[in-house]
Amino acid sequence: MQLLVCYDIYLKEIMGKVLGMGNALVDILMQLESDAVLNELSLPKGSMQLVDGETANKVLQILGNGKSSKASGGSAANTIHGLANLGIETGFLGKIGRDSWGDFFRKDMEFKNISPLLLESDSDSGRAIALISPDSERTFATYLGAAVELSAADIPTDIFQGYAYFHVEGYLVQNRDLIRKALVKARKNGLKVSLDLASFNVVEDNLAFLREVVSDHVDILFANEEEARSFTGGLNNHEALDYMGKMAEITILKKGSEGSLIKHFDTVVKVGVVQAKPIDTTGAGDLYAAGFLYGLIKSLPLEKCGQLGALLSASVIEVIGPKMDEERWAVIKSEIERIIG
Ligand SMILES: OC[C@H]1O[C@H](O)[C@H](O)[C@@H]1O
Repeated sequence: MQLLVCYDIYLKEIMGKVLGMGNALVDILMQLESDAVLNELSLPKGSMQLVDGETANKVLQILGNGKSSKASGGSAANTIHGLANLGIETGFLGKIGRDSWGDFFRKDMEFKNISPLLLESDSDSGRAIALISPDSERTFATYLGAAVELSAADIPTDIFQGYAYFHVEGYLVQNRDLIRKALVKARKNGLKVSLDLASFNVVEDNLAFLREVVSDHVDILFANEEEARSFTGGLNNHEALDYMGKMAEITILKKGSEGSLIKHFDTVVKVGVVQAKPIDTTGAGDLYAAGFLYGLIKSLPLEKCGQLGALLSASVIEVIGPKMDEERWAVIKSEIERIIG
């Protein structure tokens, strides 16, 4: 009973607007006919590899004029975009170049009424080349460009005012000072901090730092199975959840086709999946986070939060890229009403 009362207070406390911070990227999405090219390019399937501008161009050259499309991307930006589509007031902090890629990213954020705090640089805007395997798994070759220049000094002092949540992507680890300072400031301003671990290889390469950040500054932690395994030193399922649950108030372990596990203090909730016909997993985790945070903002029980995460995630993997059209969002919204009841 006491736990329920505490949880109720907790939920009321965290209602409101969401600010995101992440790499401002434009995705170039290419559908592969086979995985062979991933070996040729030395890109481990499912990972995110950072590349320089020259290599990014080489990758595009090697892929030739295959079927490609463009969408604004960036993990945290995708989550914020999802929340904005559901009517949540949002903001986003990132850095773009003064070029057509940057314009494309800015317009997409502004179109959704996201208050883009987009700083500009003379460098090229960042791009993520998403290579989509025939089984729908995506692999990234990411050129960060201007995005990598976002620094701790760029965080405006009053940026957190009026926001209740701060959502950050693990891909930002290239700038540890930025992450630490932003999370400390966000919490000082009373925001709840959520972090998505981003990619298993990012976790492996930055393990000590990410463990420190999660245990010191994160309230809500999102991880898929591979990321959780890297983060916990090889643990799976409930063991991994317990390990991560000691560090954050709410921990979400996404288990792909097996659904997700959510831990809040001593309570563990299991959530199933929503059936989908996947063609591209780009943005699946980002949209799960959007659905889950939406549920928290609406004071829904954790099970429903997870169901909303699963709903958005299932829908985005049926399209190429991390963005969905109005028609799809209309279906999602009516399904949300049904789930909320
Ligand atoms: O999580 C998916 C996103 O991460 C990468 O950063 C891409 O931009 C993509 O949109």
